[in-house]
Amino acid sequence: MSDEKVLIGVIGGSGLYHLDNLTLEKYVNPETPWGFPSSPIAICSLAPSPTKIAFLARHGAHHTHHPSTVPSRANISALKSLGVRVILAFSAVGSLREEISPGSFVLPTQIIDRTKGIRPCSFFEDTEVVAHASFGDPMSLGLVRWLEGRVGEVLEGVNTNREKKKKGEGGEGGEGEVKLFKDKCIVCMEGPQFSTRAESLMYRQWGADLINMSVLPEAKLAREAELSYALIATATDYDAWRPQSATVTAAEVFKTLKANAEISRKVIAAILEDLQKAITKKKLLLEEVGTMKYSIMPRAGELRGEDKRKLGYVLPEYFS
Ligand SMILES: CSC[C@H]1O[C@H](OP(=O)(O)O)[C@H](O)[C@@H]1O
Ligand SMILES: Nc1ncnc2[nH]cnc12
Repeated sequence: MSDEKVLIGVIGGSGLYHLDNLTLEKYVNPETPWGFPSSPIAICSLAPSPTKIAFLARHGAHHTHHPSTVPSRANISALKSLGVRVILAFSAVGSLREEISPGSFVLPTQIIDRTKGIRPCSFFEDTEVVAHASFGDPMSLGLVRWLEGRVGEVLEGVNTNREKKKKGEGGEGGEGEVKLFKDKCIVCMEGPQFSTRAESLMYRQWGADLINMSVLPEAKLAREAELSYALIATATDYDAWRPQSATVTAAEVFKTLKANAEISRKVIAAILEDLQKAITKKKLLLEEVGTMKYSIMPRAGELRGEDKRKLGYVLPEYFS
């Protein structure tokens, strides 16, 4: 356990590999029972405020981790070992709906799992402790509701600036309105190849609105670790469902990544202080704390030393 207590963790997805709008205090790289995280974790602040956040790049600082082999257990447990209680996870996603145009921000509340069982998805795997976490609401809804207002305000500011620029009144970069969508459903697919047209159409029929390759098992592991977790999705493409359009390519995704990452950095900087206050003062966002108590199956007999060591790292509340 590090003695550095940082309450807010940010996971950057494709295109978001650093937060250079914040002040870098130091890097830490904790070794967990599940290995090292995807990247060293940057402890950053918005000087002169003392509030710190822990940032890690999901695919590594140089995008070297495939979506199917991201070390999510190391990532989530390493963040928790630093004191993190709330995770904001950013992700580049495909849009399955016409109105969610590339460049839009989305706060999904539901997930459909289309991963193929090849990703370790529980801290309890390979132990003799059995647990069944509740996952009906896979995002932390209190956190999502809190974010809706705050992210909306930041996007309004971005849009005002874009309007000004358009009218030649100063302002800054980017084109078009950045929209915010709420209460959407995201499919998490295996990859690394993108979906076929048939799959993309099927997901729409299932009621899904977005697609990525990363929200699982990350969100499941955050739940097991009793951390509040919300995905801030940024749309980059229309996947493969539009009959008259070419299907998504990585090159198309890259086109919007840079602009999306810029706005994501603005969002983080703008909400940091209020989020810290909400966590410390109102405890509003710590809805997951205590939930594993009723998820771990009662057991008789001694806990194996290795299980105690592993589970004690991520859930010291129950296994120390
Ligand atoms: C670069 S396109 C596919 C890739 O992008 C997304 O990554 P992330 O969620 O980390 O932003 C998607 O999930 C895939 O891993
Ligand atoms: N169309 C898509 N499918 C899966 N993951 C994505 N990430 C960004 N666009 C995507």
